[in-house]
Amino acid sequence: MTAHINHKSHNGNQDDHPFKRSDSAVSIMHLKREPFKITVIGSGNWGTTIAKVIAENTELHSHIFNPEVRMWVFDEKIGDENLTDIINTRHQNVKYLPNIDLPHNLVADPDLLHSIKGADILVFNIPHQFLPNIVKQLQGHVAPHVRAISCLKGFELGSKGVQLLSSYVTDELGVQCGALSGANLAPEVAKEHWSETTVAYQLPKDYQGEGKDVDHKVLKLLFHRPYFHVNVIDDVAGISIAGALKNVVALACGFVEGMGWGNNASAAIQRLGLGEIIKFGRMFFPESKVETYYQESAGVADLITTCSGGRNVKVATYMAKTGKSALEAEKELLNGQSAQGIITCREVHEWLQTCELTQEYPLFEAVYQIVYNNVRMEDLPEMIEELDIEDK
Ligand SMILES: NC(=O)c1ccc[n+]([C@@H]2O[C@H](COP(=O)([O-])OP(=O)(O)OC[C@H]3O[C@@H](n4cnc5c(N)ncnc54)[C@H](O)[C@@H]3O)[C@@H](O)[C@H]2O)c1
Ligand SMILES: O=P(O)(O)OC[C@H](O)CO
Repeated sequence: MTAHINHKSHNGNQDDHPFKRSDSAVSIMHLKREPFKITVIGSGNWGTTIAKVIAENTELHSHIFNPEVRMWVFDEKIGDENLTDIINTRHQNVKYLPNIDLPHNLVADPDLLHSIKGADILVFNIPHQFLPNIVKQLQGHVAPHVRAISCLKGFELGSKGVQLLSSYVTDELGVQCGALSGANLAPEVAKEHWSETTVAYQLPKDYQGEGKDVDHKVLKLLFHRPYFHVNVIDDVAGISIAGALKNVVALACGFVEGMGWGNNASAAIQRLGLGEIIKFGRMFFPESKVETYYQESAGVADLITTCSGGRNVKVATYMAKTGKSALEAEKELLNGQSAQGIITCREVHEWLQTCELTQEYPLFEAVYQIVYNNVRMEDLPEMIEELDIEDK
């Protein structure tokens, strides 16, 4: 018998593709309330990219979402113009996401409180060091029915110890907050090159029911695009820990790259890094699931992509090649963007020091010592050497 090839699948029309999977399961959703209104808080490289993704979906699913998406902009002058005005007239974020056309239903707003008026879903997407100040301004202005998703990668270190950013948002604003994290270099997603991500969300105690409240189906519809495949799970802690800590590992990979040590060394760093990420999760956030680190885009896939081409690796490579500090490198290379590993490695060090556990995380500690205490990068292999031979 001769194998039959369905030539329809090669004509470029995806609808005819015999293996095309349908999204109809999620699109059949009957809303029993007003369409959800969305605000994205942040307009940097990833903030603008995610706002683009969302605005495409709100227009497509206008029976579920209010098509207009507000994006709060920490406004600044570009020449004589406000960045907000440029985004609203030219529909491009010329500073943080240049040369990418943004949907016209995405409206930039420089007034934080105005931008969240009437919003049902807040999507946080700013460098994590700015979150406390934003949250402080929002306190008392967010209705209890509002739900949130944090796209930030980092931790909050405060009186409660090391905290997930989603938990911090919940504690400070009284709203349920999930997370989005994945192998997602913003410039690639913005160009609509295919990638995957993970969204994690747990239904709150006051969940209003299907069609009335945010749940996994709503979140899939909000974030999933043909070029941006979304898996929705419950493990908020797992994806948040992986997203925060891979930035520290990426700094180490950047040192390796800058020193010219090659691919084997980079792979060794990533192996050790994954081990420390999982250990950190199990030790401090036992609710996180080990399989998340292996199976989800937010786990090992994000580690790989960040260590290959992310901003943290670029900053650390530049440090190795020029001898400049992390902050100098960030300033010179990133045009106002943030390499989150610089702050995260300090937060992790301070937390581990409080717990007297720095020795249990030699890679995280080595990165901290190189970034903040001028320890030599050449000493990295010695600092992370696994000495498991018994001294007899
Ligand atoms: N860029 C990516 O590829 C990417 C991908 C996935 C996740 N993330 C994560 O998303 C988060 C946001 O990253 P990003 O790339 O959108 O930001 P970014 O690194 O582009 O940072 C620039 C943004 O910070 C804003 N900013 C500067 N000073 C501020 C202040 N005082 N208060 C508030 N905002 C201020 C700027 O206006 C600008 O919008 C980070 O935690 C990052 O790790 C980034
Ligand atoms: O460019 P980085 O290093 O901030 O990494 C960006 C994303 O987190 C990759 O998923």
